[in-house]
Amino acid sequence: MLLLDVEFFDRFKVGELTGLLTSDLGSLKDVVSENVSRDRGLRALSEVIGTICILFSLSIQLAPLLGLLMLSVSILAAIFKRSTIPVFKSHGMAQARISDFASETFSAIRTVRSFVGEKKQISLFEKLVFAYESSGMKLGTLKSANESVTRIVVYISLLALYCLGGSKVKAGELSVGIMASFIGYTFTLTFAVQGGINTLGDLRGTFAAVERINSVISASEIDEALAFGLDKELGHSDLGLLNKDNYSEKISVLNSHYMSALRSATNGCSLAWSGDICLEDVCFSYPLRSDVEVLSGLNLTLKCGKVTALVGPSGSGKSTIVQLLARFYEPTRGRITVAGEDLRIFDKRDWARAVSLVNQEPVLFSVSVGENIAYGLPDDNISKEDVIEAAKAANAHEFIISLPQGYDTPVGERGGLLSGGQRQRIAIARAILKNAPILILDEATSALDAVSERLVQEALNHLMKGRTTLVIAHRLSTVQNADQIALCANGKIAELGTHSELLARGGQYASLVGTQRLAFE
Ligand SMILES: Nc1ncnc2c1ncn2[C@@H]1O[C@H](COP(=O)(O)OP(=O)(O)OP(=O)(O)O)[C@@H](O)[C@H]1O
Repeated sequence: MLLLDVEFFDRFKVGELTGLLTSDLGSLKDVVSENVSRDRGLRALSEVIGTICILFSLSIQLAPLLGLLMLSVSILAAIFKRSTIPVFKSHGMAQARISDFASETFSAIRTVRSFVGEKKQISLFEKLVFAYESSGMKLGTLKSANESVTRIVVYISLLALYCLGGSKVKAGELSVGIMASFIGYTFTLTFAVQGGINTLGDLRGTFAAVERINSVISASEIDEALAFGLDKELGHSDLGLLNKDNYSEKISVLNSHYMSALRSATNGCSLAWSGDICLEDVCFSYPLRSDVEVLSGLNLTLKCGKVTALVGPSGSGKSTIVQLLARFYEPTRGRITVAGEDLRIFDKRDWARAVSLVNQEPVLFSVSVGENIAYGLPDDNISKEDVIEAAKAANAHEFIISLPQGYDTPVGERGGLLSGGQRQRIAIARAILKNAPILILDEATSALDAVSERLVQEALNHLMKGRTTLVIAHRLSTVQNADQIALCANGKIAELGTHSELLARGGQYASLVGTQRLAFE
């Protein structure tokens, strides 16, 4: 799933996905442990076959009735199969929605508290629980109705069997001993059939779970350029883990032109240390809104080792440019190049090593401070000294050693045990360790107070040295020293120049500066 397009993760709510996977994988595990480890299904099947053989060999005269019994049971099983799949599906979805809602509420607990939203969340949760209860009742009713009907059919067939058998004994066509054995084995057959039907019911639920997982995953494409990079690193033997069939099929048809030209690992990264990054006539629409063109023929050159600031009104496409540079998406037309080479000839994992992203809200993992910094190079064995050096360069060492367990202090879920400025400096230390030639700062200091902002800005200045940097900022005061400022509007770069050049031009940038009433010299 990690290899699917980024669009897939935009389309589904994360909680819904994890809820779905948890509940469906849970039901898969239950069925496997019940039916495979304890052989329940296999035992029932062998008992049914064995008993039928014995019954046939005991009395071929009673075989037609036995046939009727088997036929009616299999018809019922087929009806059960058809009727339960949608109910199993909706029951699983109802369960996934509950866990999605709970995780969303807990992660947004501060927002809930501040809006006094507890009552609303409780009542929404109740609704979901009731929906789960009612789908559970429906499923239970269907299961028990099926079981009752099956039993009725089985018992009526047995009654008919005994009447026929009794009349044959009376007529001297069948011995009492054989009839008694026949009755004993029909009971064994009844229980075995019941066990088989229960297993079938469980399997229906499992198929519904598998179908749900597949329907979610098949809604998106494998990101073949990412899969290619992972394939190279893991080797073919490990690709079974990555849905190789699907991957091979997709890899052969999609983007074959670029896939065939994929270059070796180091090229993209090393070119980025010495060459400019150019967006050439780039057009882009998000897959979920393919009719809306966010970028339409955008041209921009990020000069090697220099700072480019990207400004512009909200919704003008600044973050979209970042997503394209990081290759979370590819341009729908036009191209992005590094030192003249199209980015698509480098596989995505290699290109990811060339770009460091520092956002307004950096995401930390719920491990220790040191491990979060070492995540800058997740595939390498990082020494503690390297981590400390990066933390010092990011103005983070002092506060880290004052934490209760120093570098081993857990940061909590999403870094919740640290302040915004501390999280930001750990993210910068992580980027320093990564040592990528391209740095993208997306509103990196906008959420901080003056003291934290100064500490973070110092760390950023250190990080920016010698790297091709793109800074996105709403507060124009933070970008006035950039080597060039690009104003993005209507999916294009409308103005480009230094701060003083753009002010002198008296265009959109100058009026934005005026709106912000900044005291520039
Ligand atoms: N994942 C997405 N799917 C569909 N449309 C999107 C997606 N992300 C952004 N958009 C749309 O693309 C347009 C550009 O968004 P973008 O986030 O790039 O603007 P921005 O200039 O960074 O805005 P801001 O300054 O407010 O962050 C907007 O109209 C937005 O609604």
